[in-house]
Amino acid sequence: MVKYKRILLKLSGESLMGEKQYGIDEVRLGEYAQQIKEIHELGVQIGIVIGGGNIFRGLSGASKGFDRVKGDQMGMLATVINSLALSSALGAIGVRSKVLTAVRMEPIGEFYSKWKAIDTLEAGEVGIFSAGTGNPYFTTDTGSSLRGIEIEADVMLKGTRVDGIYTADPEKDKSATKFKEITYDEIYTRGLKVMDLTATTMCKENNLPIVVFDMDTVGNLKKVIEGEDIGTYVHN
Ligand SMILES: Nc1ncnc2c1ncn2[C@@H]1O[C@H](COP(=O)(O)OP(=O)(O)OP(=O)(O)O)[C@@H](O)[C@H]1O
Ligand SMILES: O=c1ccn([C@@H]2O[C@H](COP(=O)(O)O)[C@@H](O)[C@H]2O)c(=O)[nH]1
Repeated sequence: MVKYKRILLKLSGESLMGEKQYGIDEVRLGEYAQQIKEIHELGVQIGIVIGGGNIFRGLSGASKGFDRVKGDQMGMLATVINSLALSSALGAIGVRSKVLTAVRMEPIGEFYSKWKAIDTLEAGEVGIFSAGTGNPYFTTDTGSSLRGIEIEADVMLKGTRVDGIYTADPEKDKSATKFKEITYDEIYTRGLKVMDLTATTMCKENNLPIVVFDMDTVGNLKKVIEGEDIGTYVHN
């Protein structure tokens, strides 16, 4: 039995580096594809947004003297590269997928629309929604919340390298403790930084629950889909 029939899965670009310092680790990419295949076989409709932090982030570019808007455009293109890599890895194990882009760039991907996205999912293909929102000054977390709301997903799954939301960043504060569940409002009041606030607000205002979980442990995605209590559940 699956708990969620249609999901928006956010994958971290940074996690795609695996043990590397930059770019795409083929082992990690293959593991992600395999985990996606597992839930695809359960009949789950899967939309995916993948970050670009393993290649380029506009904000860090700006701190090195890049124009912010051009840097953000470079970041959005980085997400397209990751999306193509994931689509290729899925194809290699027999899962059909379609890359849609928020910025026109046929034939690399078809231009995104809500209806094309839903048609893709209903046809049994995995939809990979790339180039974020298509606009600078946003992140792929916000792109995920936007796409999740548009495709009327049951949940947004933020698959990351930490296993949930903590009282403080667990990579910096070893005494931090994990929430099993938390409200959007508590994320604001406690100033938690696991996701950007624009994304959190969009999910709150449109009642899209979020599960933050560790995607880097193989098998976890299926556990979340089957309703196992791992990660942190965010709700109103
Ligand atoms: N309170 C908190 N609870 C959990 N994680 C937190 C918290 N505060 C900060 N973090 C950090 O949030 C980060 C989330 O990781 P993730 O790789 O998904 O970020 P991202 O910026 O969305 O990735 P990318 O841009 O590469 O897609 C982790 O590095 C984690 O250490
Ligand atoms: O809507 C968007 C989404 C992303 N960007 C730029 O891309 C990079 C990579 O995305 P991450 O979410 O950080 O992984 C981001 O830093 C932005 O520079 C964007 O401009 N608009």
